[in-house]
Amino acid sequence: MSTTVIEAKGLMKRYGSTVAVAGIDLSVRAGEVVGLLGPNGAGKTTTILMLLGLTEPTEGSVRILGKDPLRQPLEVKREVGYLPDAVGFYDSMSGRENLAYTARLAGISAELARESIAAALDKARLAEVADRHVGTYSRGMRQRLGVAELLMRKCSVAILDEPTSGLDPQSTQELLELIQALSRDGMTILLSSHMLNVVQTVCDRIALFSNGKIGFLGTIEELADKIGGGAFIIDVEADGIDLSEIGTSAKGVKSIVAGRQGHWLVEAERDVRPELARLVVDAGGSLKNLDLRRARLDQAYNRYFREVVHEA
Ligand SMILES: Nc1ncnc2c1ncn2[C@@H]1O[C@H](COP(=O)(O)OP(=O)(O)OP(=O)(O)O)[C@@H](O)[C@H]1O
Repeated sequence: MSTTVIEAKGLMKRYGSTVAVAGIDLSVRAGEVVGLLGPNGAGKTTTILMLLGLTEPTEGSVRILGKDPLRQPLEVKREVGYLPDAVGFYDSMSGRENLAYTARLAGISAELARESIAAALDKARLAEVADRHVGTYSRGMRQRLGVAELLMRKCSVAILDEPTSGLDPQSTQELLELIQALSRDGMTILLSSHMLNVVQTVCDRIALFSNGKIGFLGTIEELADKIGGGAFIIDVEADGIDLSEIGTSAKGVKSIVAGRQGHWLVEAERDVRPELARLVVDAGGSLKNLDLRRARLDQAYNRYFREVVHEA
């Protein structure tokens, strides 16, 4: 049975007359990577701050690793790592010295810290620059140092708030690979981001925030299905037939869009490749390619906010 690591019930936050978070239920299992998405001001950061115990909820409750972050802040802080969009480090100290300083504050013995710091810097691919002042680091290196800190502290949960914002494509990719490595090691991760391709690559489930609520929580396939699109996208290349005419008879096909000559994009609620292949061959065509792709988060996200939220 999987363990619930993060559990929020009826979370609400008001700032005067502004309702930042309007009643959120969220449950995250051990080892899951969950993406928090939604437009600016939808309530993602406020939710994160409440999960961490950095802001007190107006209503509702939070349990993280079974603990209440407001009542047991030190225990929660020890096991839960937080990476904001810009991590604060001492510029005049090296990466290694910054981690040693944090380790000392966390009560980790110098000897133990030395080894874990070296391993964490290595994993974050910062070993070569570890003894340079952080003031000389690029934004991407700083963010990776932030992740190295979570590794050094052996956090079992990481909450990352827009960790790739302001990073160039290469630094984004490097940070992404690091986050995937954390997940492979079993870390439970909450990741807020506006970069849909980043979320698509690393997240098992997504929570779509709008107006302080979670309007959707599930997999990208479930989102595609909910908004009436297909969870399965199939690229078809064939000669001698018109798939737009013959393909719709396959059960489960939602739409067929013709592309370049001899190319079609089929949206379906299940993997209909065998049926499509049979239809093409039976109609006397020759099949050149059948490629299954995952539903695209950017398309599903845009459709969700345009059609579902807009019409609500
Ligand atoms: N300290 C505060 N005082 C007053 N209002 C606040 C405060 N913090 C957040 N808000 C308001 O609460 C709402 C939710 O903000 P929040 O930062 O949680 O959104 P977000 O989804 O994280 O947005 P972004 O994608 O821009 O980071 C916004 O309307 C914001 O202006």
